[in-house]
Amino acid sequence: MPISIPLNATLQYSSPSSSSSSSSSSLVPSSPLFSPIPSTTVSLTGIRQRCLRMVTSCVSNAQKSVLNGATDSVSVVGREQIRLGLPSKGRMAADSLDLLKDCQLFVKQVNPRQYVAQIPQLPNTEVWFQRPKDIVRKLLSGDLDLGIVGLDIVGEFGQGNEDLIIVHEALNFGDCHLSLAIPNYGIFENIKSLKELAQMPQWTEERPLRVATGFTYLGPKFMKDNGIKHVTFSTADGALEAAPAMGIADAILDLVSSGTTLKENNLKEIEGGVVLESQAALVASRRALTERKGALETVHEILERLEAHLKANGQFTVVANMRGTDAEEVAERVKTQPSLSGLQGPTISPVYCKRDGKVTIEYYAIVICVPKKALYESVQQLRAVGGSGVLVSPVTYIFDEETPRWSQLLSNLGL
Ligand SMILES: Nc1ncnc2c1ncn2[C@@H]1O[C@H](COP(=O)(O)OP(=O)(O)OP(=O)(O)O)[C@@H](O)[C@H]1O
Ligand SMILES: O=P(O)(O)OC[C@H]1O[C@H](OP(=O)(O)OP(=O)(O)O)[C@H](O)[C@@H]1O
Ligand SMILES: [Mg+2]
Repeated sequence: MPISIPLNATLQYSSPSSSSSSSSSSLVPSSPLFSPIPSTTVSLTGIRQRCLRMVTSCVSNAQKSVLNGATDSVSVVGREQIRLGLPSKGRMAADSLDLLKDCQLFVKQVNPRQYVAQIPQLPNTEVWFQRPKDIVRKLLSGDLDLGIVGLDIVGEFGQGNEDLIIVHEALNFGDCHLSLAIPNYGIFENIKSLKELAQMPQWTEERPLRVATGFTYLGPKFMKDNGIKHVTFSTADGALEAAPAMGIADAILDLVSSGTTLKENNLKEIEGGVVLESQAALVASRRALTERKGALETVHEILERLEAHLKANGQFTVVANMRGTDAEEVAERVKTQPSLSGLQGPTISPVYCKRDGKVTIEYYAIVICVPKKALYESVQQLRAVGGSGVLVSPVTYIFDEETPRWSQLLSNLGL
């Protein structure tokens, strides 16, 4: 599902520097480690323009920026190969390669410092290893056609640009959420929700709520969307959870997965404070899909392989024998149980046994796919209708006739 974040919002914030003139007890000057976003009036437009400048700076001379959906110019001709961007390092890197491997797409990277690689199964595609944020920037600039990155990075660096299309939004790794967190002590001890935080009398134009975040687009946008006026942002590259205890910020807006880092730094999440849920996604450039030869076919193949693997990943095949007079009678019995319908319905086939030298049918084999979560429940239901000798095995791939995400993609592209 495409993420849609409007680009035209504008928002004014009190400057970080104005806060240092206040006499509020929790005020501490900014530290060089947590640099305030450098402008006296932070506006979304300003942040966006800075991001646009960053994006355009990495666009090659032959190409121009196409941010804001302008279609005037990025050339998609000039190269034959489709380019897939994968995270070059960090926690998404190995998982991306593992996922492709599970889809029988083997990325041949001779050594980890080599930033380009091939996938023999996709001869028209080359892999480029990049930092996740650069994958998004390069999709926008036309230097990559496809990429695997977290939805958080798509939101932050894609900023709702319509040229970015989310082809698969749930690749089942890199789960985390972007969330606002506040100290669980002092003036915040009894604050449990964003509403309560916003209503605290401490925040004024002169002394705004100070939030440390690496998400300098999504952070201000979230605050604006929630009507929080007196807020200012500072940014840093990591270990943001230290900011409140150091007196540099009142709150942080950062990724959370296990919650351990928050807990270890005496911080807590609050109701209404989740900006977005994230996991790894397959993202594409709209222009590449519509204009680059072979790109749509390649994304179709990658999508099919991903869907077949991911769908199978959550399922077991269950085989059981059931005594019965005929297949329909067995089917009737099986259908009385809610968890035994399988993907399309149970497959029921005769089991041929030899009795007194004659081949007879007394048993029927039932084959169904069941969600892993519902395995035990399904086995109990099978037993309840006379199933015995239950065999359970993993499913490697489930290829549907056509994946719903493919139809969605075509309709999104207007095809
Ligand atoms: N606990 C988590 N913290 C941060 N990111 C996570 C977490 N769990 C999953 N992710 C996903 O992994 C992506 C990459 O995170 P990672 O920490 O590897 O890189 P980074 O923070 O951008 O860079 P670095 O930490 O090297 O400066 C995130 O954008 C997010 O989508
Ligand atoms: O909820 P948890 O499981 O504790 O994970 C959350 C932490 O992980 C990330 O930091 P990372 O490890 O990437 O370090 P960084 O701050 O240097 O990026 C994120 O920025 C949080 O600090
Ligand atoms: Mg990190």
